[in-house]
Amino acid sequence: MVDRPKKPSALNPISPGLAPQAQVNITHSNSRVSAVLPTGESIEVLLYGATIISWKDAAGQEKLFLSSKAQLDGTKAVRGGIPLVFPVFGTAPDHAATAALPQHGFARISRWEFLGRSTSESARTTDDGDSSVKLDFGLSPSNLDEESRKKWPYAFGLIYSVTLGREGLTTSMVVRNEGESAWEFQVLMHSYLRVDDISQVSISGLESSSYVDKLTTPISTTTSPSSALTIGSKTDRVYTPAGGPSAPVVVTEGGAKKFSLVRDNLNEVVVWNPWTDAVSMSDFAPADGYKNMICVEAGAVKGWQKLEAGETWEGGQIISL
Ligand SMILES: O=P(O)(O)OC[C@H]1O[C@H](O)[C@H](O)[C@@H](O)[C@@H]1O
Repeated sequence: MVDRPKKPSALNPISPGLAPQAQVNITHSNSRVSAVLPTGESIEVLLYGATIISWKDAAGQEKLFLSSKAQLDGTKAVRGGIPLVFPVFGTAPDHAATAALPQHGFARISRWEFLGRSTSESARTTDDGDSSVKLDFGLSPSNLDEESRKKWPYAFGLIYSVTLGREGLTTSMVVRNEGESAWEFQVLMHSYLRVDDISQVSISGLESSSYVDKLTTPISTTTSPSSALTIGSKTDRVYTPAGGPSAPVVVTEGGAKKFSLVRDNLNEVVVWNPWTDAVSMSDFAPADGYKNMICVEAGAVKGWQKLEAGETWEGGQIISL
């Protein structure tokens, strides 16, 4: 069990006479947690991977892309939503401690614990009730299968917090070294943002920035132009935005702002779209679904974050609408 700083309140505390509260429900035989604000915004989180599989605005419009062939039964990492990458981004054959782990590590393929909701940080209004709700999830070695524990035998505790607000979604991770010696990790929030038409999308905030292009042979590092990024073919890049984490990365569609992403302690932004290669992915559907998504992934994936015994690291992102 992961230690947590703030104890959760009951799922749906009854407070007669108060403004309406966010509703939190555990469904699908205790395998999913959903939350709805009184104003209608909602999220759904699979305990498998603590993967956010749906995020809707007050009008019920879905903000995340989820493949219609995504496996939601805990047999495979989810293709869509926001899977979590930890403790390795991709694979790292040259990094002995993580070399044996599967692509993107074990966080997205392990079942997390739901630690509860907390309302302490919810801003409230007197008229239409809770304006946010925070759900906490925990992962520690006791939640891993034996194979993952063997491959990465370190004492760790993760607390992943998902805060649904009226204007956006905040996801943050606390990583703690619970052991006696140092270890290293990478972490990333692999957001599949839903768009209507990728040909109308441009991404700003990545201009004049160093990026690693994972599609060149060998992989190359270069500097992006001073114009916004558009996507017209398969793309897989790891940017270190020149403006730093607090400068927003903005996804615009047809000239209108769709998403604005700011980061805390996550220095890199991965931009990924498989384009027509999506047809060769068994869990990607529809085949032209790549036109309706762009992965903009906030992470700490260049080099390694080192945690000494007892140390804690924290990072996160805010995706605003
Ligand atoms: O297919 P997955 O293991 O889910 O990975 C999907 C993608 O994740 C990231 O965006 C990486 O940069 C890509 O190289 C990878 O293809």
